[in-house]
Amino acid sequence: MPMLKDPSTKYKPFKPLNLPNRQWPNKTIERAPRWMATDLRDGNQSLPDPMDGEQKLRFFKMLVEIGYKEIEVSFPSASQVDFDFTRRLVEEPGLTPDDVWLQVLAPCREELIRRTVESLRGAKKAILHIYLATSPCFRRIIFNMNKEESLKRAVECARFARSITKDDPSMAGTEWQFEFSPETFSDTEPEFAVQVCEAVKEAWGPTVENPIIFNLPATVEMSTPNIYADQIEYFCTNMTEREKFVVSLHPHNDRGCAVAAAELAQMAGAQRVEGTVLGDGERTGNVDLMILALNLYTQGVSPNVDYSDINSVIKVVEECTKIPVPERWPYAGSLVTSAFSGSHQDAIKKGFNLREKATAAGEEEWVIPYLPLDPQDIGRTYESVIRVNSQSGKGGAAWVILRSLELDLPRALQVEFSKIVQTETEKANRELRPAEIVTLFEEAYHLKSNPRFNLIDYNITTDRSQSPAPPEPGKALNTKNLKRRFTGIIEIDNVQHAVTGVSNGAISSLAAALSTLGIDLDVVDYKEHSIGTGRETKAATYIQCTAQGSKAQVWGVGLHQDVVQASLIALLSAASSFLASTSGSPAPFRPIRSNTLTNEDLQALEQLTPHAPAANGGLGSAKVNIEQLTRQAEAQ
Ligand SMILES: CC(=O)SCCNC(=O)CCNC(=O)[C@H](O)C(C)(C)COP(=O)(O)OP(=O)(O)OC[C@H]1O[C@@H](n2cnc3c(N)ncnc32)[C@H](O)[C@@H]1OP(=O)(O)O
Ligand SMILES: CC(C)C(=O)C(=O)O
Repeated sequence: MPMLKDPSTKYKPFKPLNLPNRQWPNKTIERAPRWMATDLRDGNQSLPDPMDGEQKLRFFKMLVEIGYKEIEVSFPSASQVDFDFTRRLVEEPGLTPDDVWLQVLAPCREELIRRTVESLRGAKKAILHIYLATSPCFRRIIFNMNKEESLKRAVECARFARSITKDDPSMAGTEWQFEFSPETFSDTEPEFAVQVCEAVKEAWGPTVENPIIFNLPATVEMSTPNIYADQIEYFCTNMTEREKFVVSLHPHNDRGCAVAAAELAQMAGAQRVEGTVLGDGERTGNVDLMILALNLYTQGVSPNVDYSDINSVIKVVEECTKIPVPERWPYAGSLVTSAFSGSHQDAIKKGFNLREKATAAGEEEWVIPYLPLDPQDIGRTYESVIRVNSQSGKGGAAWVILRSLELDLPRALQVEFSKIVQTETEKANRELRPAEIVTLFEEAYHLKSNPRFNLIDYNITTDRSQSPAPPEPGKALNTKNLKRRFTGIIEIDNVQHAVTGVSNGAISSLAAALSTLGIDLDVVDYKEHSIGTGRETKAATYIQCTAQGSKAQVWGVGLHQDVVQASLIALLSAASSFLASTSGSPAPFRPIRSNTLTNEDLQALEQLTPHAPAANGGLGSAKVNIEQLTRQAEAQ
């Protein structure tokens, strides 16, 4: 049957409560509720393959480690596995910490309650939980009971439960709590829910010190969360002896609003929440306790449970339930702290940059666009915060390079590199992994392999012959105008050449030397920063050049312990990029001109550190060149 044009013939809207003086909308949640984890009962009963004893134990230990103090461990009358598991937790020393309450569930049937209580014999702290559906739909369809019969059954079971627990001297070694759930509470007439619970309260006889727990489930979520909150506020304000009962929530997620329902209902007066870690449970699941806890945490409220290692939690849950956690699941999903799109990445990257400064100034507040929670707080790293595909912008690839190589690329270089990455993501039609982006960067800027220009050795000296005349005696020396001479050996396409050049500084003197080879580069932008600290500090240099006679702009990157050498390497990297950017061969540089080396240059070259001969000739070829040049110079 297709969807109806007029669904109102088949589905009736939920009738809201008339609660004109509702107070909850003005309340806030300022502390964590009592949590009760029902993964091993409500979570387990909905699994295609329920957990065996070992899986239950593994899950139980995880819940204890996270910090849950009330754990519904089983439905002991359902199966031997559940009964035995409960006995194991009671009997095996050290399994159940002294401050953890073991909770078990039974329907309102005497023989089943008896067996359930037996499973707890000898426990230190026990919560007996019984349930009876009270809604008109369930009364009519399942039990064929009227209100009086329902109420009577609830009271009888509460009395019976009392007689075999807190009133039974043989059970005196156990500290008992009693929980009653008017199942389908959210679909029950509010006055009737109050009537049943008043009667159950009287039958159990709670005290202020040992209150009864009324668990008010949205067994099936049927309305907007504000209506559930109204129902809870109505219950809290219409029951007598408020101090003798704890109001507990048990929201299911049929409409996808269980978290909202649990939060609004806490504002309405509930003190306790039942749910499961990562939301396993009947149909669409129970409310997710992890989400509720981290929602509190990101409001600055301690949840009293610890999700510092979310990945281990996910592993245990997935392995025990055999249900994978969706990638987009709040907080826990593998994609929820990852941004792929350019503007998100840009915002996150800027956020982290500012945060670094703010942290250095002692500020701790977390304000990062698009990231409501610091991923590190739940054991995730920043590496995966930004991931790169064809939807990404310059910030994405720049982030990967920053995190992987500690290189803080200048904006214009980010733009240039992002084009390379974009081409690659479109070609691959998938996300690029950080290692692939790093390789692209290293290749594009010749950091590892095959630069056409390599700096083999060099010397930078002051060239007094081309500097302004020395000052007259008694006048201060103006060092600003001193010229620098670069003399060095540069390997070009595996052949070493001796070159020299004079200019105002180290980089420009190398540029001058390169121009003797026909590579005329003008430096238009230069940035540098250090990497690391102490003895391991390195300099990273970025140089943007234009080539004379060409509109092309190219970037070079240089890394070295020595800042000057880093700059020279960066310029040669730019020269390699320039040659790569000019289409076609042969290379556009002219052969070396013999008259570019003076006798001083040749002497300076002779003093350079000797090199081990390389496969392609090493310094040997440089020496050959020097000797050739010397002979040519003499011949001229
Ligand atoms: C919302 C919830 O999650 S409630 C918890 C649900 N969890 C489970 O059911 C898991 C464990 N359950 C079981 O193992 C079994 O259902 C048992 C052992 C409890 C009962 O088994 P059976 O006696 O075979 O009954 P069955 O499974 O068919 O359950 C239906 C019966 O329980 C009755 N029932 C349902 N809810 C309740 C209740 N809260 N109190 C008393 N009886 C109830 C039904 O009316 C029906 O009785 P009927 O056979 O007289 O018509
Ligand atoms: C037993 C009750 C609390 C229950 O699981 C539900 O109503 O969903």
